[in-house]
Amino acid sequence: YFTTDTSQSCFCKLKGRIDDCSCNVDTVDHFNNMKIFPRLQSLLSNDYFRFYKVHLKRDCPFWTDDSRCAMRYCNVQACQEEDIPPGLKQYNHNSMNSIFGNQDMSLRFYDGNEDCEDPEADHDDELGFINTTISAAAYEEFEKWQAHDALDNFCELGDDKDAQYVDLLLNPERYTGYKGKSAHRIWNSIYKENCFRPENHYDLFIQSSQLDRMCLEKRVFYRVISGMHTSINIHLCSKYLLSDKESLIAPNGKWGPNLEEFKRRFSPMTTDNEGPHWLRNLYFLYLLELRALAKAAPYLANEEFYTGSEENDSDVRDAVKDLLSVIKSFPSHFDESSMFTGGAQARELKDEFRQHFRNISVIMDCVGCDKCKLWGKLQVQGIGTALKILFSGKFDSLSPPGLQPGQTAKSQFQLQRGEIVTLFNAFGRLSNSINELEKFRNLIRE
Ligand SMILES: Cc1cc2nc3c(=O)[nH]c(=O)nc-3n(C[C@H](O)[C@H](O)[C@H](O)COP(=O)(O)OP(=O)(O)OC[C@H]3O[C@@H](n4cnc5c(N)ncnc54)[C@H](O)[C@@H]3O)c2cc1C
Repeated sequence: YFTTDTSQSCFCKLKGRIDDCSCNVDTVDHFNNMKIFPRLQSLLSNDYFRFYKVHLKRDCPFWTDDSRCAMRYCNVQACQEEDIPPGLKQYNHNSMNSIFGNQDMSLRFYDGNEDCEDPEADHDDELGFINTTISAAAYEEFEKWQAHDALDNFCELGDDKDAQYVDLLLNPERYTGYKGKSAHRIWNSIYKENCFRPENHYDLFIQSSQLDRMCLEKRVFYRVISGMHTSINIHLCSKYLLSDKESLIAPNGKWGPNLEEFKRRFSPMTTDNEGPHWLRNLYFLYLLELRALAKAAPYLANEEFYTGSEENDSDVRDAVKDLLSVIKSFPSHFDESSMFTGGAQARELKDEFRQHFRNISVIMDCVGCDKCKLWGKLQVQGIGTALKILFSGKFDSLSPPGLQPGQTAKSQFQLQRGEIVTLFNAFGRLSNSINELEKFRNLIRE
């Protein structure tokens, strides 16, 4: 079915200039695989980045939750209390308690932590915390602050008192078996109801040949979503369950690349010629996030990356500065300055863009597989942070000489911890995808 020639074609159209950008695929391949990927791999294994606070139990506001995926590969393993750095515990005493108390059966089963068995104690702790330390008047103030901050956000951050910490290294993004109606309902709803569409375009999924009928901003929106979709699907192909179904209940299956699955998803023959365009959108999203990191670099260079261990935090600060200087050296960054220009109409478009993206962040609560939801939320939040950096205007004056010597970025405004964690990890996903593509290229050549 796939001769060598046709299978090569996943890649043969993946050459030349990346749409709506000024650089080439192979420039990005080389830059990522040689310079960015190894640095990020090491950086993201640090405590600051590996513990992600996320609310996985929020109700889906659009339809009733359907297939809570029963496969163990869909479950998210919560982390053990002793693994969490002291600095995070101090900051989040209240939510730490809720992690160990509010787990559903599946999490408890894998966790084996005695603390999980005593939800009542946690419940009391939580009530006590709220009643004794924060007055109703203060809460009203917080709501005002939150509403103010939320104006700039491209994601619904929501109320995270029930959020839990998840150790990302314990929960790699990989094949979960999430597919069929439930997964399609999410993608359909994203593309059909929450992406911009060319006028009179009635097909469910947007063809790349139709994209030029939309303005740059709307194309960008589509490429961002499609790039994330590509990255998710590359991950499931590169960490596919290779052992047979019986081992689904064994503790460790055998995981690795599945070339046939990759070809099915990205070859022009099986995707009505769209596969290579979807791969290009991955590169587009990579460039967009790369630019966001470059733009926020003066701010990020002043970030504390606090976990409570001065030695580790200082190593992380050095590693971040090193990564940022490499990012800065990239010769042809994405140029966001041509977007949203032109007065009232542009402002309206930006509002619409933001609203669409926020809807997509809410749709993530409807994903019927916990591990997919975990990584889906992380990536959407990371992209939302990148969009905020690029388009909220708050970071425009950051590039030197915007920041005076001795003036810390913090004195201007703050990115929340979750935004920084997701920004870097989302970029890490894309970097990993581009690196995995290289491996598939080599497998095809073999
Ligand atoms: C948020 C989210 C996270 C997920 N995470 C995981 C995971 O971690 N592990 C896992 O195994 N599965 C995951 N899935 C499921 C996975 O993405 C697929 O939906 C599933 O494998 C079924 O694939 P499919 O071949 O039916 O096509 P799908 O990937 O479901 O795509 C549906 C349709 O969208 C179009 N399409 C496909 N790719 C693109 C693209 N890049 N750009 C534009 N259009 C496209 C095609 O027309 C395709 O038929 C996740 C799904 C969602 C919604």
